[in-house]
Amino acid sequence: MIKTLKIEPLTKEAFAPFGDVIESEGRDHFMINNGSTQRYHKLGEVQLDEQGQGIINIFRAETLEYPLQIKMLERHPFGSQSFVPLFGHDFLLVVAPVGDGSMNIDPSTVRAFRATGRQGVNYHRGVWHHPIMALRDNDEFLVVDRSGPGNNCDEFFFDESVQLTVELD
Ligand SMILES: NC(=O)N[C@@H](O)C(=O)O
Ligand code: NI
Repeated sequence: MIKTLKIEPLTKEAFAPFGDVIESEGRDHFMINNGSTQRYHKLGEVQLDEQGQGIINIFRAETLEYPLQIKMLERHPFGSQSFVPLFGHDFLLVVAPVGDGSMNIDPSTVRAFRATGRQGVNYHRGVWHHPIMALRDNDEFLVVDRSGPGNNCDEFFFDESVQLTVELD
């Protein structure tokens, strides 16, 4: 399969098969702190296995070279992983559904999204995704994911006959 992935705008609905969109725009909230603060409650859930611990990290990422060939995707079987941009820059996502749980990805299910700098994502457990795709050098992301025993990062490399490309406008 040779395909240039269409980069879709990130919306709650479109991203639902892969996880949550963390944003305030257009989302419900309620007032707290004596009316001084709007709480956008439970935009996503931290998913963990019984032995896992939720941890908070910062990823400082370099941009990748585009057009980019998507040679691999990874997944975290024991927990979710969220990325929230700290500097307000757009970033890209390439994902594929959990599938049947096997170490295999149907390349026709791979999708690309562009997040605005005011959107974050929370990949659900086992959702295939490309490592962070920053669009600005040394961009930083707040990352909430799982620490604990076991290998929590499976990598799947596409066959050489599969050429999935992401290119910027
Ligand atoms: N390996 C690691 O911590 N980073 C990846 O999980 C990623 O999604 O960027
Ligand atoms: Ni990851």
